Amino acid sequence: MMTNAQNPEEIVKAEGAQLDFSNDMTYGSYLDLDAILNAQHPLSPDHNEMLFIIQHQTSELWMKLMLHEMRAALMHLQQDQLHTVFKMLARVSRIMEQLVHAWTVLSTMTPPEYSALRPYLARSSGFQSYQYRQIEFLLGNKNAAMLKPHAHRADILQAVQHVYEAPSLYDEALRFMARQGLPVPAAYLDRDWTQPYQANADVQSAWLIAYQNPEQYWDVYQLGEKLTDIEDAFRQWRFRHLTTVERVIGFKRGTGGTSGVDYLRKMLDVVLFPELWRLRTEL
Ligand code: HEM
Ligand SMILES: N[C@@H](CC(=O)c1ccccc1NC=O)C(=O)O
Repeated sequence: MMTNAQNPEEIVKAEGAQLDFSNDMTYGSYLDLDAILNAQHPLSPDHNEMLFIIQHQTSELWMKLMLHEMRAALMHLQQDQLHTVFKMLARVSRIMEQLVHAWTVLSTMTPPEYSALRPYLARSSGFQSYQYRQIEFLLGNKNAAMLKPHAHRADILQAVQHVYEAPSLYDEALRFMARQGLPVPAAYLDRDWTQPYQANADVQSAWLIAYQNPEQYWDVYQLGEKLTDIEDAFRQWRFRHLTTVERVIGFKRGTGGTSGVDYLRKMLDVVLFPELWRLRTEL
């Protein structure tokens, strides 16, 4: 015979679960689910558009958290609080890994399925993701042309421009290394931060000292590895994007106006932290 404790209704009652929320904050109100769950507005009659929208919205939410962590990491790095920086950068890598795995959901969409909804996307494209662009700029991949798609939105332009003009995480890492006594060239400690990062042999030598003497330069060494984790995960994201795009649209031009797959393949060649990769040959 079934005892009361095994009856689902009785279990909930016996647990003392709160059931009347007429005067309390709820799960839904705290998380603002009304806003989030009513923000999907498919434009086509196509079944698969919901997948496309939610895939992008969830990516943008993870990017929001990534930016939150990266901005805080940058601030703590400026203040030499490396333990906090390490925790935050580890979280950034995990989020990127999450986004790498997320491609498997979207790749269930076949070319004819995507072709049915693609005309409804008009000229919109991930190229215009202002959170993605801020992540790229925070990682040091600066490019003035990427500001232009936001010219019609002063608030967004200002946010993207702010990150464009500020030192990147890597720039701050080099400044931290100099404060730790490593010989980083002066030109890398104060420069026009809007300029894309140029690899430098002396910067590589400074990293090499830390990697050859990890006990003495533990924080620099650890920081180098955390940054490498991020670039490693980011490369995988770019690669999965490229492969998904190729299997879904082949070599069609992008809705954003680029060549599509050829453009994304060029982006695979971007190296964010060049010295961290090159120094490995010396070890
Ligand atoms: C079927 C799915 C997808 C297709 C066919 C696709 C296609 C493309 C293409 C062709 C571009 C180049 C820009 C253009 O001319 O449009 C692009 C850029 C971009 N896409 Fe996607 N994409 C897809 C899914 C996604 C998803 C899920 C995300 C996640 C947020 C995303 C984020 C981006 C970003 C951030 C860029 C700019 C990359 C850069 O400038 O380096 N895409 N995409
Ligand atoms: N660039 C894509 C369109 C696209 O993917 C897209 C369009 C609107 C909102 C998000 C998108 N995703 C990423 O680029 C294409 O050429 O099909």
